[in-house]
Amino acid sequence: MNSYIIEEKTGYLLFTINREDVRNAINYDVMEGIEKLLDMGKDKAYKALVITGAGESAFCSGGDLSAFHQLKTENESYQMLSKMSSILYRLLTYPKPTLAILNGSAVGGGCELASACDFRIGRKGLKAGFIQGKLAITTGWGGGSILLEKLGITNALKLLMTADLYDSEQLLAVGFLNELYDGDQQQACQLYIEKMLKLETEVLSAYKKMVVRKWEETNLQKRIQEEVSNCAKLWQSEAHHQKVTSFLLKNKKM
Ligand SMILES: CC[C@@H](C(=O)O)C(=O)SCCNC(=O)CCNC(=O)[C@H](O)C(C)(C)COP(=O)(O)OP(=O)(O)OC[C@H]1O[C@@H](n2cnc3c(N)ncnc32)[C@H](O)[C@@H]1OP(=O)(O)O
Repeated sequence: MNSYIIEEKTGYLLFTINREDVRNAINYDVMEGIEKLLDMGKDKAYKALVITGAGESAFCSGGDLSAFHQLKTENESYQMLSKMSSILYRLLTYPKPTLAILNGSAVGGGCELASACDFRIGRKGLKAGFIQGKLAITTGWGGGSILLEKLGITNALKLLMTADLYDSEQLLAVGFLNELYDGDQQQACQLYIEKMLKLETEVLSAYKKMVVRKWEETNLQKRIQEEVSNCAKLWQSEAHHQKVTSFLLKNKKM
């Protein structure tokens, strides 16, 4: 089975992480899929990109802990973190609107992926959180720096420093989610982007350029690189490996 599905919809591309059995965890295949989405999205036929997860349980459970647990050293983890951070920076600065539909829980890197999208809508009742701190690491795909840009500093730091899971109403209140939906996901998506799809691509891109310009001036890319380096240092610690081992043992993956 493919790790992801890219569907051509009228006016936009829909990317689905298709790894329901591992709660749509991101592995190298999914990373390649997002790069493919970003390449395909250049076509004039598409005015927006939408990202979601397969099934009803999870949007994305972050990095694939089984696969990435093989990465032990600072240098090994840096390669992976840096690769994904470049993909997320490309998504963040994409010249067309991007929407994450959180069809279920979003954890760790799943929240980083969602943060890199312009808009996030979530199914009522879901839980999400930047739980990286509980694994003795920080965000490492750039999501921490991105969250600080998207939310007020206090709300962003609260999500990062508590490393807790929050419910959909709380996530709406702090601005992580922009809207909640109940029922049909496709309909919720359509409703959220239909007015944008009526505008000229050039208009949408011009607005995006305004915010990207601000991020360039405030050296966001450099700040993300520092986030990646700091996370890679923490990654090699015994504390991190022990936390991941206990998750994998609990789920009988070791
Ligand atoms: C590496 C990048 C880093 C970053 O820079 O941000 C991160 O992403 S760190 C965060 C990594 N992610 C996690 O720690 C999340 C771990 N998962 C969970 O907490 C929970 O699974 C869930 C997402 C809250 C969903 O809970 P639930 O619905 O109860 O499902 P299960 O826990 O029973 O899981 C089902 C199944 O899926 C496997 N699984 C879940 N998440 C991952 C993952 N991230 N990587 C690999 N596998 C994962 C889990 O082991 C179960 O497998 P089986 O027991 O074989 O069914």
